[in-house]
Amino acid sequence: MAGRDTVLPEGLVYRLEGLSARHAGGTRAYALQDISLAVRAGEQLALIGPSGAGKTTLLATLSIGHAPEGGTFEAFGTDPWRLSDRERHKLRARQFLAPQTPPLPPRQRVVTAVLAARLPAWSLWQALVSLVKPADPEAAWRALSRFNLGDKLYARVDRLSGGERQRCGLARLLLSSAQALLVDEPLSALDPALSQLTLATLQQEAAARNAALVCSLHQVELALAHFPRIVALKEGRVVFDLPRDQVTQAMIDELYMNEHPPANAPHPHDLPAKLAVGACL
Ligand SMILES: Nc1ncnc2c1ncn2[C@@H]1O[C@H](COP(=O)(O)OP(=O)(O)OP(=O)(O)O)[C@@H](O)[C@H]1O
Repeated sequence: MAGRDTVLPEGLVYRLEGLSARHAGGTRAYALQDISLAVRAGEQLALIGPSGAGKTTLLATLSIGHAPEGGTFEAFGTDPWRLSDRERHKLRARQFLAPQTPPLPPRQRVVTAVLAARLPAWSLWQALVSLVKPADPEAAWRALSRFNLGDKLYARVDRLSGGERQRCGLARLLLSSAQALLVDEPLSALDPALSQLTLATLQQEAAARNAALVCSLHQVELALAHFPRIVALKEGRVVFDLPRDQVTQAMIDELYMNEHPPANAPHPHDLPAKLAVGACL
C-alpha cells in the first residue's frame, strides 16, 4: 500500500477505469457509468454537466465517501475499499471535500468551525480544548480573510448568509493539509466578484501545495476561463475530457441540450391524477 508520505512515481492522485456507481434507493440504475479518469498532483480540472449528470456522485466517489459498484478506483495508488476502516480513514484525511452546503454546526462560532478542519491532526484532548478556547484563531482569520470573511471570525454559524457559509466551508479547506481538493459548486451562492475571488483563492492554494483540484461548476464560462482541463459529464458518463482550448461551443450546446423545459410542458395547475394527494396510499 502507498503510505501517507509516498510520492507516486507519476504523481497520480486518482485512477478510475470503467467505474460505475449507484445510490441505494435511487430511481436510475447508475449514477456513474464506465468512468475512466486519471488525475495527477497539481492538476486543476473543472467538472461540468447538466443537473443530475453525476458531478456530486463523482466527487463523493473520489473523496472515498461513496463506494463504487464496479470498475477500478485508486486514490494515491491504493484501492481504498480494500483497506481496513482505519486505513481508509487515514487515506481520506489526505483529501478535502467541500460540499455545496457545508455541514457546519449552527450554534458554533465561525472560528471553531474553521479550525475543525485540523481535527484529523489533533489529539482528542487538543480537540476538546479547542471547543472552549480556539487553538489558533489567527490561522482561522487568515483563511477567512482570503475569502473576504475575516470580519466574521467570531460570528455564529447560523447567523451567516448562504454565501458566507459557503466561504466559511472553503476556509476550512485552507486549514486542512489535503493533497487533493474536491469542491462541489463553490459559487452557487456567490455574486460575480466573490466568485472570481473564490476561484482564484482555491486555485492559488491548490498550486501552492501542488494538490489536485477537482471542482464542479454550473458556470461553464468560468470553468472555461479558469481551468486548463474540462471534464464533461452527462447521464453518469464522461462526454468529453479535454484541454479547454479544444472545447467548442457546439460541444457545450450539445452537453446542455434538452435541459430547458419543452414548449408544451404541462401547466403547473394541470396535475395528473396520480399526483393527487392520497394516490400513493
Ligand atoms: N442520495 C441519493 N439517492 C438516490 N439517488 C441519488 C442520490 N444522490 C444523487 N442521486 C441520483 O444520482 C444521479 C446523479 O446525481 P448527482 O447529484 O451526482 O448529479 P449532479 O451532476 O451533481 O447534479 P446537480 O448539478 O443538480 O447538483 C441523479 O440521477 C440523482 O437523482
